[in-house]
Amino acid sequence: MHPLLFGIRLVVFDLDGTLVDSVPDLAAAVDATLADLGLPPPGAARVRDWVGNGSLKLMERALADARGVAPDEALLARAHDGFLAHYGRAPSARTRLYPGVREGLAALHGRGLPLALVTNKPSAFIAPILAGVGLEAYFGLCLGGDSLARKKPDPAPLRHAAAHFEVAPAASLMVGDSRHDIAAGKAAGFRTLALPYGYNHGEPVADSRPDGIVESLADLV
Ligand SMILES: O=C(O)COP(=O)(O)O
Ligand SMILES: [Mg+2]
Repeated sequence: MHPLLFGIRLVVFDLDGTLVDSVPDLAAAVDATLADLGLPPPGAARVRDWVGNGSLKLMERALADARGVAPDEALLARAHDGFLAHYGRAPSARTRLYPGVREGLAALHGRGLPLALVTNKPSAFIAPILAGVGLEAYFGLCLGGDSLARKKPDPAPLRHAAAHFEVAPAASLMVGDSRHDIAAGKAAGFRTLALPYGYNHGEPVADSRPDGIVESLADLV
């Protein structure tokens, strides 16, 4: 067992970039939305660096990049609606688990540890994606970016998860791929663990100084 797990009674996971590589489907929806608006599609390599602060921020970044200026509210709302419609049609068609995820989750779950999911993506997409990759059995609580008034890097969703399971923050671990996960974890008083393979705006997640880094969730157990 990884030393960071000693004394831990709740593990909270990020979704995009941590459990699943969702960029192929996110990028397809962003590209289709921009094409609808007569704008050039950015493609997966660019979209990858814009993921992490939820779907509205994703579309704001995509529009600003395509047009060279920040979008006004009406255009952003239109683009966001378009993205939600495109993404909702096939949220997990090309989304894949990272290596070691199933083994890691199954081992933690098998030990009776409560597991939660806290993502910044809209909550409506969580269940279809978990079902699409066969992870629907593991999480006792799932929160999306629109589940509470605040999202990561705010500690609110992590505090909510700890309270839900009646576990002290100091006995809880946040596992994620981005600076928003590590910042939320630290602010909530959780221990923090980072995966280096996900999306972090093109920067190493080690810069956020998590308590630990593992190459794969299989290394946790
Ligand atoms: O939708 C996003 O921006 C990222 O979601 P995540 O919090 O699961 O990484
Ligand atoms: Mg993430």
